[in-house]
Amino acid sequence: MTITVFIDGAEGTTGLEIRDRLSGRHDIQLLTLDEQKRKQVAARAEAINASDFVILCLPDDAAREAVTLIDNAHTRVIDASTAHRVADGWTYGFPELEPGQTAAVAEAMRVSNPGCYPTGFLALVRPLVRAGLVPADWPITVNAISGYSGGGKSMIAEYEGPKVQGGGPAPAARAYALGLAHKHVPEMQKHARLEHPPIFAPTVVNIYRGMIVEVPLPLHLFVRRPTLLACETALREAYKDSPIVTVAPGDATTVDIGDDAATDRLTLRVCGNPETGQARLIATLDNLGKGAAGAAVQSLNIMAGFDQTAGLVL
Ligand SMILES: NC(=O)C1=CN([C@@H]2O[C@H](COP(=O)(O)OP(=O)(O)OC[C@H]3O[C@@H](n4cnc5c(N)ncnc54)[C@H](OP(=O)(O)O)[C@@H]3O)[C@@H](O)[C@H]2O)C=CC1
Ligand SMILES: CC(=O)N[C@@H](CCC(=O)OP(=O)(O)O)C(=O)O
Repeated sequence: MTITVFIDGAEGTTGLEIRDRLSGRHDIQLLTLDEQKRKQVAARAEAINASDFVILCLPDDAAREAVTLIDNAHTRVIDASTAHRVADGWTYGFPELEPGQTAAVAEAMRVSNPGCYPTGFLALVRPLVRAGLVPADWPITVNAISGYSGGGKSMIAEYEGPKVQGGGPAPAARAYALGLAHKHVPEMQKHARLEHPPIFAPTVVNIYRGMIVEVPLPLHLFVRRPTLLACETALREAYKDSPIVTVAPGDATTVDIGDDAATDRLTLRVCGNPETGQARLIATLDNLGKGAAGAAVQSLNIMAGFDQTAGLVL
């Protein structure tokens, strides 16, 4: 079977990564628009409605607009933007997150790709909340580091352009979202099923791609006093069938932001001190891999009935 796929926003950072993963596949026919037409509403509408699948790699407002252009009952959507991640009528495109989620994605007409930071956060936290090891009302903190391609073309230009904000070199690391209202917080809270929004402290660093997402937890203060081993066992059980999400031993001495860069893998670790019961849950991934393009291609594969890892870099 061959499916037709249109990437709306194909010349952007995420769009190009998806095209790389799909080009050369015999089961996929890619519809493309030339440079003059790629932002014209009429041309995009025609391509969207001629496709079995459209993958939206657009700013949020343009993604919302693209959905309104669909005037048929067959075009299925995967939206890489933030626009629909907590919206009714959309399926969260994180097949490993809940039992039955792969089947839900397979059936869905509208799938919202998870955000890059939430992918690491939710993979670490959701199975532990579901198992009752982490209380749903705990005030959780998430610290994270991302490569600058996470900010798309404009941030890439800022970091790679000749001058950065008036002339200095790009900063090695820049803490941001200091007002604690980052756009990813609602999906973290909703899909982890937490009672309170997590405190999210992201930092962008001067490398192109890769992420470390970390959740520190005082397990010794929780009612059930779970051990590090109990948390690691719960994560291993949750992802035991996944070819993409793996749980690595927690006795690493260091974790590198490049560990899973340029791949579609997601690696989880439960590190910490078993004597004190203090844990550092750590995820590594590529913001453009499992954090964006890899996740979109995985959902496309599942929706189309293909092997979920087709075209992925693992
Ligand atoms: N970068 C990342 O790591 C991740 C990004 N995302 C999400 O994916 C989406 C795309 O992000 P990213 O690829 O980084 O962004 P980019 O800015 O790199 O790319 C966006 C693309 O959309 C095009 N575009 C903008 N408006 C329109 C429009 N009205 N019609 C058609 N095309 C349009 C832009 O055109 P032009 O080239 O002319 O600017 C550009 O090519 C965003 O919603 C982002 O939040 C999700 C996860 C990770
Ligand atoms: C470094 C950087 O700026 N990252 C982006 C998030 C990138 C991303 O994946 O966000 P979406 O999936 O929601 O597009 C940010 O913090 O806004």
